Amino acid sequence: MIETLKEFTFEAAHQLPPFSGLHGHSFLVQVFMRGPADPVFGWSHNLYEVEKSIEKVRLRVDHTYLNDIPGLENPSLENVARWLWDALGEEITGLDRVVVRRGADGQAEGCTYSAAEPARAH
Ligand SMILES: Nc1nc2c(c(=O)[nH]1)N=C([C@H](O)[C@H](O)COP(=O)(O)OP(=O)(O)OP(=O)(O)O)CN2
Ligand SMILES: [Zn+2]
Repeated sequence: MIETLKEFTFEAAHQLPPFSGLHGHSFLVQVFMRGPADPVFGWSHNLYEVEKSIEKVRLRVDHTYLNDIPGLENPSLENVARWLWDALGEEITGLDRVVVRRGADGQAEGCTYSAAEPARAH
């Protein structure tokens, strides 16, 4: 079994009343996938294919107001992670977990969303 990682970033605005008013973040997302190793290349996921899948999802949130996106009316870190999990899971076989971070190194905050059950197998 191999675990593969791909990161991406997106910029977005949100608010979370009553805790925070309108403001923006640079989000860092780490996507972890697991699967059996290809006998020739040794990988579980071809990153060329993964990048295409991730870009489709990234474009749905980049430079948006997250509260306007169906399912993200309350865009806490946790709800963003779950939304990304659902969207990425439609595209990527063997999705294992999604980590979402915001804030500078040393001050970042974030969360991890993973399946309650073993990784999806399409
Ligand atoms: N577990 C979580 N707790 C809280 C969250 C969350 O997403 N997950 N969010 C909030 C509020 O949005 C809170 O006001 C955080 O605001 P935000 O600007 O997003 O983050 P910071 O307060 O750290 O602001 P900086 O701009 O990064 O200084 C509360 N709890
Ligand atoms: Zn915020």
